[in-house]
Parts: sequence; C-alpha cells; structure tokens
Amino acid sequence: MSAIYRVRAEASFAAAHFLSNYHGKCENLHGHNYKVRIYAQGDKLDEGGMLLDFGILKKALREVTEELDHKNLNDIEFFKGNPSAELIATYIYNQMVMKIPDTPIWKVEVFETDENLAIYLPDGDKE
Ligand SMILES: Nc1nc2c(c(=O)[nH]1)N=C([C@H](O)[C@H](O)COP(=O)(O)OP(=O)(O)OP(=O)(O)O)CN2
Ligand SMILES: [Zn+2]
Repeated sequence: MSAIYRVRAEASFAAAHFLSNYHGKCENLHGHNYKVRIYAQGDKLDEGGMLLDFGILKKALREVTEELDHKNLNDIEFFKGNPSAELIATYIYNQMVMKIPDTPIWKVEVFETDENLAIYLPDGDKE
C-alpha cells in the first residue's frame, strides 16, 4: 500500500438555524459557533515538499465560511429547512470543490459544539 499525505485547515463561523423536521428544542431558532475542519489528501508532494499549501486550503475554507457567518442557515435553499451539521458539512464540501476543484478533499468535520460534530466523507468510508 502506498503512503498518503493529508493536510487540514480549520475555520469557524457563527450562525442561526432551526430544524424543521425535529421535535424538541432545536425546532426553535437558535445559534451555534460552528467550527469546521477540512482535510485534503494525496500521495504526491510538489517540488517544495508539500501536498498543498495550507494557505490555499485555509483561504478557500474561509471564503466559504464567511458566506455563512452571521446568517440564518434556513435562508439557504440547499438545506431545505434542515441545516443539520451533516448537511452543513455536505454544503461546505460542495462549495470547496467549486473553489479548488483540483484538490481532493478527504473529509469535512462540522462541530456544532465541542462535543457534537458531524463528518462528511465524500469517498465513503475510506480512511
Ligand atoms: N445528528 C444531528 N443531531 C442533531 C443536530 C445535527 O445537526 N445533527 N443538531 C441539533 C441541534 O442543532 C441542537 O442545537 C444541538 O443539539 P443538542 O446537543 O441536543 O443541544 P445542546 O447543544 O443545547 O446540548 P445540551 O446537552 O442539551 O445542553 C440536534 N441534534
Ligand atoms: Zn442547533
């Protein structure tokens, strides 16, 4: 098996949401300070010994999270009324692919709190 490299960037944003198909307190409008971690992976390094400049990953992720910052996530059509951490991770993945299409994204983690996170693995469960 050949070796692979992974690099990670992190960003955060604050946003409001409610979950339409949820019966409990989360059906009411409330907010979170979300933290996002995104991982790129590959098996080849460039001539500078890098898989990918951290700065490229970080810049793209910040552009995506800035679009979400201080928004009501229920206003975003993609979520269809249910901006769960899982769908936020999916949305962020889709946006990142549009920004840096040549960068293979391995994993997106969205933390709603320090204890609660959802993970999106676009390529299935291949760790
Ligand atoms: N799989 C998921 N479950 C839940 C999500 C989600 O995105 N994916 N989201 C929520 C709500 O957003 C809720 O705000 C967070 O849930 P919960 O942990 O129940 O609430 P608190 O953070 O306030 O935790 P307490 O322990 O109750 O203080 C729900 N589930
Ligand atoms: Zn919530």
